[in-house]
Amino acid sequence: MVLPPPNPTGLPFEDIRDLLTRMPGPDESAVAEVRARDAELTKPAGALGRLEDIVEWVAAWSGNGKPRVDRPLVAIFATAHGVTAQGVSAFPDAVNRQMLENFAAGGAAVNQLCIANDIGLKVFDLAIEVPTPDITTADALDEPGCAATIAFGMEAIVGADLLCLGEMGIGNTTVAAAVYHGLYGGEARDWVGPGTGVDAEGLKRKADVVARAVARAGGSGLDPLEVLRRVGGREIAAVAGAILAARLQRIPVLLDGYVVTAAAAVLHALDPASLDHCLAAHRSAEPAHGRVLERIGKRPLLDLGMRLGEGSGAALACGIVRNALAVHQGMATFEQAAVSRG
Ligand SMILES: Cc1cc2ncn([C@H]3O[C@H](COP(=O)(O)O)[C@@H](O)[C@H]3O)c2cc1C
Ligand SMILES: O=C(O)c1cccnc1
Repeated sequence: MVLPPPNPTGLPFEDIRDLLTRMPGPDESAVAEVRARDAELTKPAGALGRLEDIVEWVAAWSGNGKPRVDRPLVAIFATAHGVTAQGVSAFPDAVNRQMLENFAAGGAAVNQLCIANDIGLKVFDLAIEVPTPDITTADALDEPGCAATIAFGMEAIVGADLLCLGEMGIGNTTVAAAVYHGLYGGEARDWVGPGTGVDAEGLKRKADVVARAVARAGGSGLDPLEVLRRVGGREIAAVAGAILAARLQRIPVLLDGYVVTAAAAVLHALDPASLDHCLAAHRSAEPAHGRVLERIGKRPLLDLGMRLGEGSGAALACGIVRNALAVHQGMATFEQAAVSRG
């Protein structure tokens, strides 16, 4: 997609803020078309519960009264984080490169979920060999770098009609916790969790790292893009860009777990309406995720105790979206099937 011309101030974040003022709203006529057909289908009104809401959601945000998902995509943004030097992950940085190779070879969990659900997969390497600075000592990104990474995420998602967002980046549950603490305040320990599986000591270390990173960056309650830039990371910036671009291109979005939701939380803090085209695919087992979803007003579709990331929950939920659409498109009406109305 084409980015807007440079803003008069020349400040990169102003372009992002400007885009937020120009987001398209829901297509109400497409929703009305779905509702009218739903009322004719051979079932009691409302009997398909949230499946009915999902069909309306796809119609609203794709702008199609006969909503379809033919080309769903899982987009994974991968990067590296200097904060791993603080001992915050159960796994080494080398896993980033190894997992990129595993994605390419088809060996990761998300590969199998994409095959099982007939979803395309694209993995974007955001300088995976060049970690961002340790957020306890320096900002993760400067403003041009952060804005450019958001723009990269915006450019990455052409051609899909449902976008499932994922990430890979050892240490990024710590970074996501720092974003939540930066946005929402509270105690650092409220936002951290085991991630890949750190022990009780590791969890304490994570809370301390998050507290120090946010204090260094200027404390909680800063401008959301500043929180992203100072204590976030490249994959979170790129996911934020992808969410924005999807809105502008009328592509509904499935958010994955705890880490992807940090990008959504930044946008939500800028403008709550910026996530109206997004559904939360699942609630991660990462303890704070449920609270974050409440804050951004999203009820997860699934709650399967998953805590993997890499878009796995979103890929799974894509199957539910497609099932909802198949039911809506394929069912007979009362008239067609000669079934009596109540
Ligand atoms: C083999 C492997 C595959 C993964 N796939 C996603 N993650 C997930 O775990 C990482 C975040 O957890 P932490 O903050 O504890 O490092 C991210 O890479 C995330 O995508 C993985 C982690 C590992 C080890
Ligand atoms: O829910 C997630 O996104 C998650 C949880 C643990 C590790 N990586 C990602």
